[in-house]
This record gives sequence, structure tokens and C-alpha cells, in this order.
Amino acid sequence: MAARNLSHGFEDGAVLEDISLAVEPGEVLAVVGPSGTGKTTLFRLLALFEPPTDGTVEVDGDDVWELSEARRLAVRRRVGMAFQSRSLFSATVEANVSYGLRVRRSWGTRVRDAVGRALGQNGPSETVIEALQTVGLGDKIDRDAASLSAGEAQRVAIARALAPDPDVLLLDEPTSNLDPRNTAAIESAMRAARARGIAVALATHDMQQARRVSDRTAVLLDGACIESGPTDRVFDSPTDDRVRRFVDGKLVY
Ligand SMILES: Nc1ncnc2c1ncn2[C@@H]1O[C@H](COP(=O)(O)OP(=O)(O)OP(=O)(O)O)[C@@H](O)[C@H]1O
Repeated sequence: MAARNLSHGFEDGAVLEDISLAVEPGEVLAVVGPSGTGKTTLFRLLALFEPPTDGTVEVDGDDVWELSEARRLAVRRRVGMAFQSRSLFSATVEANVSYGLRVRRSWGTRVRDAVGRALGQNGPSETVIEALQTVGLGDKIDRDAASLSAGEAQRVAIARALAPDPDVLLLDEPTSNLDPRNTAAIESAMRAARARGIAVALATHDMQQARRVSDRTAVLLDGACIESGPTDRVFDSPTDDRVRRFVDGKLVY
């Protein structure tokens, strides 16, 4: 998935200016920058919530907003996402994680599953169990999602995004306000997704997190991409002076 010369604005002005970046299968791309710099706006565009004011979002070389609505919907189904807001519904963890699977099932499977459920024959699918294990919550499958801690809820949201085996996984500040244990579980899930060949894009204000988990880093400041490249290169020898000062801890946000 790629953004090319992407610009976006709202009534009160431009938020993103001429952003170009791509995330490839089997890699983690970190988009780092201070709060309010436009990361969420960028990720909403990558999630195809709305068309950009200017520029294109491309998947397999196609400009997604030039596709028919049916094809765009098919592309969107291959994108998994977990955004900042709490988004679980009040039901079991299992129901939450299998949600994306249910809406993607063929009609025949759906009918068979409904019959199986009526007869009390259906246990949780392997896919749901595996997705929960990936975020370290295999033991919470029967819990009511409303009873989870914020960190656990965020991990379930990521399991839900992973369950349909997406091509692209978009994570917007997945660990903000979480303790080290939940953070480590989520970072480990990102590595597992990468190992499965998923293209993972992570928005974070935490430069150290970008350094720990990403293969490539793009630094966003005031809606512009001021530096991008392999994470080691961006951190060890940044070309932009502001990035150097961020990395050295001389400029903080
Ligand atoms: N729907 C909207 N209408 C008007 N302005 C908006 C809208 N969405 C975002 N903005 C503005 O765009 C700018 C960037 O916001 P955005 O949420 O993308 O930043 P961010 O880098 O993700 O920050 P944070 O991590 O705090 O969410 C902000 O000034 C915000 O007020």
C-alpha cells in the first residue's frame, strides 16, 4: 500500500502536505511525530475512510479512489486496523475477534455456522484462538470485553484486526498510555504479523518504539514528511537537523 503526494485539509486549513510513503508485505513501517502532526489523519486516509484532498492512495498499483465501489470495498476488506478509540462491543472477547470473520464469510458457511450454533456444536474457531494467542490473550476468550483492562482491550482490538489475515495492518498509537507489559505484547504481535507477511504500518509518537519494532521510519512534522528511510539509517545518521535533535533528545515533544 502506498500514499503518493497525499495532501489533506479540513475547513480550517491543510493538515497533510505532499506525503509519499509505502509499506510492503512483511515489513513494519513506523510513522513517528508529535501529537497533532497529522498521523491519525494520514492513517484514516490509508484506511480508505475518505478520499484525500489531493494525491492518491494506491494498492497493487491501483489508485483506490478510481476503482468501482465494489472493488474498493474488496480492497478495504484486506486492510485490518486498530485505532485509538475503544472500539470493542459489549459481548465476549470471542465474538469481538470473530466479528471480521463473520462479515467476510460466504453465505453457505454462514448458514452452516448458524445451524451449528443452534445445535450448540460450534466452538471458537482456530483462527480466533490463534489471533488471541498472538496478542497473548488466549486465556481471555470467554471474557466479556467490557470487563477488560484498557491494555487488554487494545490487544483484543488488534487480534480482531489480525483474525481475517489482512494484507495490511494499520495501528494508530496502539500502545499510548499502556504499561510495559501490554506494550511488549503488542510489539510482539506486530513482529508476528510481519513474520506472516503482513504489511504493518504503525503511527506512534514514541521514537524508541519505532526504533524497536520498525524496518523503516517516516518522520512527520506539521503535516509534512521531513525524513524517511531504513530505521537504522534514520536514527543513526538523520539528514534533517530536527530529526537529529529529536534522536539526540535535544528537541522533545
Ligand atoms: N475532522 C477534522 N476536522 C478538522 N480538523 C481536524 C479533523 N481531524 C483532524 N483535524 C486536525 O488535524 C490536525 C492533525 O490531527 P491528527 O489527529 O491527524 O494528528 P495526530 O498526529 O494523529 O495526533 P494525535 O496523536 O494527538 O491524534 C489537528 O490539528 C487536528 O485538530
